[in-house]
Amino acid sequence: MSTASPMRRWKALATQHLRWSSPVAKGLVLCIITFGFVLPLCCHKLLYSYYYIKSVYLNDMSDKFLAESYERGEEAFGFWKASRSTAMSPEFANIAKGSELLITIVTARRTEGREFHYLLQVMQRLEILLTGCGEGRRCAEVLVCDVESGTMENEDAALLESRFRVVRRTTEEQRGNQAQVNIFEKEKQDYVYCLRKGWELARPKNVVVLEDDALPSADFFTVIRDLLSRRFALHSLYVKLYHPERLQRYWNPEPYRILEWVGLGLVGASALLLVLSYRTAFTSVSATHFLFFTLYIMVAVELAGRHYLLEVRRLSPQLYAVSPATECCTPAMLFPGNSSLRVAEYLDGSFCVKGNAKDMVLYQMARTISGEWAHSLEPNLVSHIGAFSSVRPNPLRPKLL
Ligand SMILES: CC(=O)N[C@H]1[C@@H](OP(=O)(O)OP(=O)(O)OC[C@H]2O[C@@H](n3ccc(=O)[nH]c3=O)[C@H](O)[C@@H]2O)O[C@H](CO)[C@H](O)[C@@H]1O
Repeated sequence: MSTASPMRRWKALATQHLRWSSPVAKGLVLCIITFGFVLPLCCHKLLYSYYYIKSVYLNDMSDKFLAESYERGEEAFGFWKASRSTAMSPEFANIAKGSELLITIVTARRTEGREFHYLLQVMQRLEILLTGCGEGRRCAEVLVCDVESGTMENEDAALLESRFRVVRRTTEEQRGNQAQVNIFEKEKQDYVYCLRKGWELARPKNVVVLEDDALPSADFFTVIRDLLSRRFALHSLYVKLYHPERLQRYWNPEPYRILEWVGLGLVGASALLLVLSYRTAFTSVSATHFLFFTLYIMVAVELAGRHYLLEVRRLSPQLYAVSPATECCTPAMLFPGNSSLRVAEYLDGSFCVKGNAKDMVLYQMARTISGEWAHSLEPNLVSHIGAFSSVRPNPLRPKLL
């Protein structure tokens, strides 16, 4: 029988495990090098990584973002002003009925951030993309829905009238909409108005509604076409085309994300072990090794930033992932079939307030109404360029995070 004290036995065990050649020590060194040196070095400038050094980079990055947006806004303003004097053809002003896709852009006049001309930036991008579907046909019909009903004109929307169809409430409709409501209820009513107006004018097969600060990506129409060809789309109330990047982490738990996370860990660990056993003298693969490498990969991708991993999916429209809808935000929404009408009806039956704006109401709807399903697309199909909100108070100096 051993006479050594428990303390001594524990020390002996610890020394044995922490010998440089032992697997525990090797694992520890690998973790220190990866998480303490390699990842911080590679990721400290990545905005959506845990290693991002906010105190050093955030102010400069935010200012750069604002400066670039301002420049794009100026350019778009010049472009649309010139288009008026050169009498650009009003090609998109006539909306064909029964088309495959209608894009409705909801816009209100901004008091703050007006000089960024968000709407004009979005329309300039659309102008380029709309003609990229080949054979001289346009990719979609377009409707600009100007919900401004104050005494001030929405000048940016007015600038687009020579090229696109711009709708506004008639004086009669405005009179019927004069009841004093909070801004979130007004925003919802405006959205409902635009959904219905789009349907009335175009009777489209599908609808995309963009908020006026949602800048479409280059593959916008290709991905939409691919999405609409997938079977799930037929049964969807809506597909969200944008979710804020800061909420894309695995640690913003959504059940499907946890599955993706574990799956990635398992695949990554298998690949790593395969390479290790092929390239080195690493021969005895045990369950502990497998568990260690699975966790290692999971922690590494989370710390580096899931957002950057999602970007790889842009390689092909088929790689874009669809999952159950997430809660926040509605800058870009696809309403397949005639679901835009159902959504308008559902929204009409609800009342929005601060903390329960139209995005939350929509999310709750899809969860509670039986037979309705809602989805989200990843990665995002638009970038949110609106540093200034038209429904919430704005900070003096907007930041990216
Ligand atoms: C990026 C992001 O997180 N955006 C969300 C945030 O918007 P934001 O706070 O970023 O506001 P925003 O200025 O982008 O406005 C959202 C939309 O509402 C429109 N508008 C504005 C004022 C008005 O009286 N009527 C009107 O229809 C405006 O033209 C735009 O299309 O919160 C909203 C809900 O409150 C939506 O969920 C937005 O998707």
